Amino acid sequence: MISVKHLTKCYGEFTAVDDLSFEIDEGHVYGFLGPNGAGKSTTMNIITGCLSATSGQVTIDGHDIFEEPKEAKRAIGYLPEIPPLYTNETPEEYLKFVAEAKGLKGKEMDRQIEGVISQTRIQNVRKRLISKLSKGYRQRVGIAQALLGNPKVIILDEPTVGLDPIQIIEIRDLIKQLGKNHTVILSSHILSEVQAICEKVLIISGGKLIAFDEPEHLEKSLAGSNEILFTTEATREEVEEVKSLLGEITEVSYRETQDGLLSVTMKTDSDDIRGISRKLSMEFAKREKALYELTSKKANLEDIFLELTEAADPADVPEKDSEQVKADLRDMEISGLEEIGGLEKDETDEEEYRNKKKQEEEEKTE
Ligand SMILES: Nc1ncnc2c1ncn2[C@@H]1O[C@H](COP(=O)(O)OP(=O)(O)OP(=O)(O)O)[C@@H](O)[C@H]1O
Repeated sequence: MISVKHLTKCYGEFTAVDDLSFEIDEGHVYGFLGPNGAGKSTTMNIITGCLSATSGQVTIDGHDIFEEPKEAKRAIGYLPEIPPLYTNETPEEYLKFVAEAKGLKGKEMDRQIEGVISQTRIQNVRKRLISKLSKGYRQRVGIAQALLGNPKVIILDEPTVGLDPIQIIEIRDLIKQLGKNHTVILSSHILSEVQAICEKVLIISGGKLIAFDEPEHLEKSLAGSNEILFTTEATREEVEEVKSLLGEITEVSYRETQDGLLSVTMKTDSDDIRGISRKLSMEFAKREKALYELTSKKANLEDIFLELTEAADPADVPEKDSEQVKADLRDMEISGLEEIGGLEKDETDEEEYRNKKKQEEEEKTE
């Protein structure tokens, strides 16, 4: 459904997306996970045709996004991180505007608008000004506009950011529902969110793809990082002796506690944490050495995420200054408008482009 090959995006000297390649099949919910600045939004903006690439290829449903943008974009519904909503309109008016921009007409347009209103459950606010809606309802309106035209792929950039816990649950449920009829790609830096909703996870860091698998498979691949932790009055030599009797321990680390005890972390490939813990406590009992605070920790997606992404040195990633953030916001709004309004965008020089847009905006307000 989506094929990304050797995609690279440079902002001046800085490479935000670095030779990224992956394939997205039809009919799953994919999580696009990465720490701040990993390149998620940049990748999504390129896939959705809102941003040019420095090199590489992206095809959507068989259409090259750079060569056949209209056909490729028809297959995608996009909710950017900042939804391009017109806050002085009602959801109904706004959806009609988007539907027309997407080329829908007459009865088919009315049918689709009613369909997305009911699917995103915004019936009760359809005639209220968007400026008066809660963030959760605005997000629903944003999803509703993405669904118009019945695209095969729905791309959602950080759809739950800024929502309260109840709104988060509601939006996650809605995304799961969408996954039944669409291929959904959801970008997030929240691990639990991806775990809760997605069937497959792409992890990106420093613009590179570092893992792509089902959450359970990723967890299994880190089985060697299951940990047994305890504090003991035994000496290191005694712990080493017990360790050699246990087998299946791949790594041991020690730390002296303030009260003269030894805090020990043992890593194991085995899933039988209980069996190992039992044997361990028996061996220390035989030696009349007390154990305190015996616990275990199974590797989870969070560990994988940390392990895989910690290699990327945050110092390599330039901080966005406030001007940059404002410029990004402007870009996102403009990209959203382009999606529905068809503005021309010369992206060969981002800085030049931004200055041009800023000047245009200033001229408009004068
Ligand atoms: N227009 C731009 N000009 C220069 N650098 C940019 C621009 N847009 C993004 N970047 C940089 O590219 C990198 C990737 O940014 P991007 O917004 O794609 O990351 P992200 O994974 O979506 O992060 P977040 O979760 O914080 O939104 C960051 O280091 C960012 O500062």
